[in-house]
Amino acid sequence: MTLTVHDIHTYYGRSHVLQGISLEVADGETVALLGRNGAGKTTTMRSVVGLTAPHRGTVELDDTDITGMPTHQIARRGMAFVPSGRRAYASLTVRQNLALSTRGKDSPNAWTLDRVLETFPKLQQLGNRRAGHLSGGEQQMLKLGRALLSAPRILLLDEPTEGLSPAIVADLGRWLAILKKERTTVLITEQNALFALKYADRGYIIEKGLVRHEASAESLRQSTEIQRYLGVAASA
Ligand SMILES: Nc1ncnc2c1ncn2[C@@H]1O[C@H](COP(=O)(O)OP(=O)(O)OP(=O)(O)O)[C@@H](O)[C@H]1O
Repeated sequence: MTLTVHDIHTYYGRSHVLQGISLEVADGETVALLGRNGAGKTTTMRSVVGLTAPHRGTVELDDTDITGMPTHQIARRGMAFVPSGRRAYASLTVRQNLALSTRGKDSPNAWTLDRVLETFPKLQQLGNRRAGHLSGGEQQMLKLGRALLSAPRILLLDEPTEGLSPAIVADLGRWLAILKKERTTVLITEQNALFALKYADRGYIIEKGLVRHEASAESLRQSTEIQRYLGVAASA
């Protein structure tokens, strides 16, 4: 599945936040969307999944124009969006949350419930705990587990490391490495640029609602100019 975003302009009220973002994620690629605080990363994700419809421009999945389609219809086409922050169904248990996302037996999916529990063993231990009582890291694992069980054709991860401890970030990294090896199609936004670039094939750097640079992850990782711009330490 290829995601093609062409020249989208998105507003919050009269504030012109995205001023013509274009990007592409090809089948099997992991692409990072990077930028400073307030650059428009989350708004780009929201525009793609229909939570904040762009005023202009197009979003296409393969050859279908999905611009401004309701989010549930976009989800049905195989796009799984994992927002940042605590968004699991708080009053349901971990097990119930996962059961809700499990597709029917007929749906071909590399991620079965057993495999999700093997990958995130913590979720197994926490099976009867209500999601609202989990730590930030545990909630992140639950959201990722749910997204995988929905058999996504493309996974959109919005700042997955935000607010997480270094140990959980390392777990996330191991999991991203698995996705990359299996050539799952992923678009990931991160403030922690060097983390995302470790797993990405390519990256876009956005500033004030526009793409400023596009390059291979390797060259972005090595560019001191980019690192200085993003305000990251070379050793991160
Ligand atoms: N609901 C909203 N209403 C009005 N302005 C908003 C809203 N959400 C975001 N903005 C503004 O839009 C701009 C882009 O925000 P966005 O959240 O997309 O940035 P970001 O790159 O994801 O940054 P962060 O890492 O801080 O989330 C910012 O100036 C922000 O203040």
